[in-house]
Amino acid sequence: MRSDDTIFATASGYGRSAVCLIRISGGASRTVVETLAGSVPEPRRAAVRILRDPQNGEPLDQALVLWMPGPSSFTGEDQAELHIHGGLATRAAVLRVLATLEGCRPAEAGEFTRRAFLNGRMDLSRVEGLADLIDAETEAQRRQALRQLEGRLGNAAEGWREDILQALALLEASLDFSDEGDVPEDLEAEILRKLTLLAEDIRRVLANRSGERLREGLTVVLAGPPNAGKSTLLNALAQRDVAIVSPIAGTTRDTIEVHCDLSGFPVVITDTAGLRDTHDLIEQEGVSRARAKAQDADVVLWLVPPEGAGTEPPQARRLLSVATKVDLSHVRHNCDVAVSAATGEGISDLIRRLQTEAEAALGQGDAILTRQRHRSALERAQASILRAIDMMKAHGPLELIAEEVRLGSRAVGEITGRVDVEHLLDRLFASFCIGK
Ligand SMILES: Nc1nc2c(ncn2[C@@H]2O[C@H](COP(=O)(O)OP(=O)(O)OP(=O)(O)O)[C@@H](O)[C@H]2O)c(=O)[nH]1
Ligand SMILES: [K+]
Ligand SMILES: [Mg+2]
Repeated sequence: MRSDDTIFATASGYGRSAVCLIRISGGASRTVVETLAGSVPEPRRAAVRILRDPQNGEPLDQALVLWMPGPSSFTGEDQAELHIHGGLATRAAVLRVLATLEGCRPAEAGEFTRRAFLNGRMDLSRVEGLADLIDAETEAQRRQALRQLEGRLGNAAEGWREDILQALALLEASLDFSDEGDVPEDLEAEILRKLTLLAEDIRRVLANRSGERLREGLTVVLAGPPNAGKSTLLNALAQRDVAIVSPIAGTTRDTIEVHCDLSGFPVVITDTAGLRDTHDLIEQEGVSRARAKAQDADVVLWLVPPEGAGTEPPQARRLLSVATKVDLSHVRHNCDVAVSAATGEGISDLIRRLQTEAEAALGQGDAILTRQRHRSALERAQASILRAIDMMKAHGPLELIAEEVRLGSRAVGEITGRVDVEHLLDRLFASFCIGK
């Protein structure tokens, strides 16, 4: 892979469609447009052109052509877009001809965005925001990703770095004073004040874990004795026939996961094997998987049928008890919610409960940190700043304090990719689709 190649890819997904968008980026973009379309439109003005195969002059398609010279393009390079008809043969023909052109090759996954990053058009936090925006499946995820793309995290990280550098400048001034004798007390107090405010700000941001959880979704596990109605309830919540339902106890063995959108919140609901002692080896495995899933879940729905659970609920962080089959009996066993999947009674009440849980755990998309990567960088920055504060209070050596503060600034710089992050890049961009 060469970074000075001109790359191209469809950016509008696979399969036939009305229009297919082909993106082109790199030094040969202008020549490519000239070769295929005969002439280059005005910058950033869409123009209709016949695209031709330069080998034989045969028309390939009628297209809308855009010419976007660098450096103010998405990638920072010269870029062009061909909006062609989305038929499979048309697309194949244009892509085939593009590949024959000098210096042109198909793009790799994430290569357009990688170039945008390398050319300073986007910092790493915005790149991640863009990846999340493409993956967003619910309203809250979309909101969070867009905020990150717009620079919410990037600006915060730049602000922290700015504060750290100011403290560092004051520390260096103190070092000069200390050569001459004593460091003025008010200078020391000012450094300490700055670092303390910063540490408090970072502590507050780290305390909010909803951003990371919103990307994954709230995990909800359906647990209960066999025949409690777990699979039936899963189908009702998913509004699809995903799990096998039968009057035979022990029907479900494998865990079954369904991704749902509950009023804009992503929720992953898992159906599990009924909990009971059994001699069936496969069912035993199902039961132990059910317990493990319940332990990891944000919320366990503990389903209690009219005849009672007959066993203790599994270990769980949060447990909501749900009386099932209330169309058959009025016994509710003091449960939090009562439902009948058969008549639909109580289902909307249960959904409301889950929404409340999701909102509490995932927030509204306003968290600043959205990935473990951000958290671990910021935690390292925090640790350095706290060590620096402790040393200041103990009147420790200024050189060591300055070194800690420098480490803190490096750690914060990782969030936006200001410092060496080469090892992160391959993994991050590989998660993008081709054409992004
Ligand atoms: N009347 C009535 N029957 C229900 C209701 N929910 C489930 N059932 C019936 O109860 C039986 C067991 O339902 P399942 O959903 O398979 O129960 P399960 O908890 O998944 O069972 P296992 O997978 O075997 O652990 C089936 O015959 C369902 O039709 C309900 O709300 N009302
Ligand atoms: K069953
Ligand atoms: Mg089942």
